[in-house]
Amino acid sequence: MSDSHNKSLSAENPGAVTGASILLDEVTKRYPGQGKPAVGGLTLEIPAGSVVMFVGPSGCGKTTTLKMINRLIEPSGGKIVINGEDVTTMDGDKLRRQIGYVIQAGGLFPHMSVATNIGLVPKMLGWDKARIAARVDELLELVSLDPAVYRDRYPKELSGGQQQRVGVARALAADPPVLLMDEPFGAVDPITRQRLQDELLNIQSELQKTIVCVTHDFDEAVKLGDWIAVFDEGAQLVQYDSPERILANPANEFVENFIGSGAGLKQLTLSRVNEVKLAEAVTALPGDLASDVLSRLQGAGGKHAVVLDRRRRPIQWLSRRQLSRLQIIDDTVDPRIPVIGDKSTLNDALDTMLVASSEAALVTGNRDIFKGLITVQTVMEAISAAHDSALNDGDAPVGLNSGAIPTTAIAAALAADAADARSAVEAEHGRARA
Ligand SMILES: Nc1ncnc2c1ncn2[C@@H]1O[C@H](COP(=O)(O)OP(=O)(O)OP(=O)(O)O)[C@@H](O)[C@H]1O
Repeated sequence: MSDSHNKSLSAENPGAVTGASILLDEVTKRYPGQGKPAVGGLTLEIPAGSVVMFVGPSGCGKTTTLKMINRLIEPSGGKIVINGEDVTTMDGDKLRRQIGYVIQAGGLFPHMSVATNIGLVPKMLGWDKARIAARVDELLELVSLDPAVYRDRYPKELSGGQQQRVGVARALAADPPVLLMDEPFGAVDPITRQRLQDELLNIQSELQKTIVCVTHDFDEAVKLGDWIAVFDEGAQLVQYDSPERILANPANEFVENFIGSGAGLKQLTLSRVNEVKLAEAVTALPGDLASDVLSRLQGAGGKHAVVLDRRRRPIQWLSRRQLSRLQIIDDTVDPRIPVIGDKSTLNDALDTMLVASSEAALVTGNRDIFKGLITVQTVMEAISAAHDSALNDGDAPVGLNSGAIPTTAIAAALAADAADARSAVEAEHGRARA
């Protein structure tokens, strides 16, 4: 092992919590006795600090590819380069201590307490007890578990979601620059799953690790991924691009089928209410004369008036007909009015409208203050706008299954400059958005 193998993968900036770039350089895996390779000549660039989701049909080689990154599975050919360092021949145990690994149900050791589970890698790295204990508590806080309550429990005394959180905490224990996740949220119910996904996004916005995650769930890939790699059998890369562009422009029928129905609707989970233009509404206050409000509403050509309380929070939404039957507007709070926060996704907004059988919803901002109306029409326009901008937008990392990649690209990657590597690959091979 050369000296360079002894450095931490994040050694460029010790203590900094940033991810490392990963380059799979024409990686192949042949299992003994198998005719076809499980992974055939895959070249994939995973940018530092990004979340890359692997999707594809069962048996297509997602897990094999993932496990070759930490060499739980040894590649039969090709190279794995992490932050410019070729780790293909590095001591496997040492490599794995620098790469967090999360599997379904957390993969916790049942006979060890939560604290011991989380402290495993720091202990192997020779940290002293006080430092490990402090780190365990810090990580439990990070994954929203109260250290005083959970640190001494055993895995069987935890819910599925809690076990999964501890699994994430354990993977992050030694602050690795790379986190590999294999179907991490596959074993929990949909609501816990959604919560864990949201937590992972929060953690990631704080830590900016490089996360590679295998999932069966395309919606999960859209929600979590900066980039999605869609694989077919033999880990053939069919498309590698942003969720927006895969939804807007699937490479072929295979990807289309994989996305499933309602690509437009899935796109709605990518946009938030505060990103679209809201319609103005006629507003009224308790104590106003209904006839005044009605004439203002008629003047503005509106159908409904929004009644706000003193803090400008919506409490009623009155139609012309309702107004015509009233004298004075009162301060009753109608719990059935469709209200949506401006940080919600357009998908949530559409849900709210559908549940209320309404063509619009009332949008509120901080402290529930009324901001305007979102309509079904706005949501529909947002789908087509997202579609158009996704088609015209930006660059994707390199991914291909072709033969040899240019030596200039490998040299550049080994020099830790993935950007150079990318231009070299692009220059000599053209873009690979299959
Ligand atoms: N240890 C092994 N020995 C022989 N063949 C294997 C081994 N592990 C996996 N395979 C084969 O390699 C191929 C890829 O398997 P892999 O587990 O990587 O797929 P996957 O895409 O992760 O599948 P799934 O989504 O079902 O988990 C499959 O055909 C599988 O049968």
